[in-house]
Amino acid sequence: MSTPAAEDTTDRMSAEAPTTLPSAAATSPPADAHILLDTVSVGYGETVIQHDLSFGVRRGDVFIIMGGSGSGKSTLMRSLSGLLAPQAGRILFDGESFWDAPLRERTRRMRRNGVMYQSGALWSSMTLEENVALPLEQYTDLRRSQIHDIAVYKLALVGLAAYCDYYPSEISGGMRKRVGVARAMALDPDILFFDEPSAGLDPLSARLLDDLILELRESLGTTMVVVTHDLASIFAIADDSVFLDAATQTMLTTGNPRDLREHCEIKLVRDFLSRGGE
Ligand SMILES: Nc1ncnc2c1ncn2[C@@H]1O[C@H](COP(=O)(O)OP(=O)(O)OP(=O)(O)O)[C@@H](O)[C@H]1O
Repeated sequence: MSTPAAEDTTDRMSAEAPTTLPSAAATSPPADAHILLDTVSVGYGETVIQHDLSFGVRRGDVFIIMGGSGSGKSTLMRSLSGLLAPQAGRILFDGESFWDAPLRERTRRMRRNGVMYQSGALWSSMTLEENVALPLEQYTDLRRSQIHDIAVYKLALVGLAAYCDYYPSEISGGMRKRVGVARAMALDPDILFFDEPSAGLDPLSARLLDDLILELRESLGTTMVVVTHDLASIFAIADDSVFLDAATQTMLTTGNPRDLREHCEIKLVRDFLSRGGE
């Protein structure tokens, strides 16, 4: 991945930005948003990757961050999950501005965020149960027996109760992703972030992971924020979404992807959602 120089970014923005930005500006975020972005810019150092992001994520929704390659989806997810400070604007959780809060408050809040990374990011020398137990050992004072019970329960939630003593190398890629989900849920997060959950999976395993995301949302009511460009996933799981554009470096629209595919006034968004004749 290459990093555009700051001065190039400014030129490109002024050269390519449309005179009016379509529906994004007109859409007002829900007042009861679980996560609310208020004119947020994200990027690295002086380099702006996305600017003027204003939208809300409703509690309990599966919310998709979509857009072309390099548009800044993962960068935005890093800022939402508390790993990368935004360059401008505010990110509010339940009405409280995360990045304006003292460090101790931010740390507390971050424990309420579960993150499932692309690879699953499991420790190969630990069993599945030990992998899921790790955040509990690090962040809680629970007794060993309690940690064991919770880890087994989380593995059961993702359909892997029978595999507690297996090592990551002994299970399939799809199962490893499920363990990644179980570990992300270890501390009972109220928001789960998924970075390209279906990357590297065959279509059947990808659909099983989609089903798992929906089951967990149903049973636990967890808000899910998912970075993906897998169209089948997007249509299967999304309640709502934001579309990031690499050329203008800002959001073009928000909404339910099925509605956007049929009714969005922006051709780029309709085309993105109609790839492959889906
Ligand atoms: N750590 C970093 N430091 C500097 N620039 C970065 C860093 N990570 C990503 N970038 C740049 O930020 C831009 C957006 O990258 P990002 O990975 O957020 O996009 P993306 O939409 O998730 O892409 P993809 O769909 O290809 O994964 C790219 O130009 C990339 O080179």
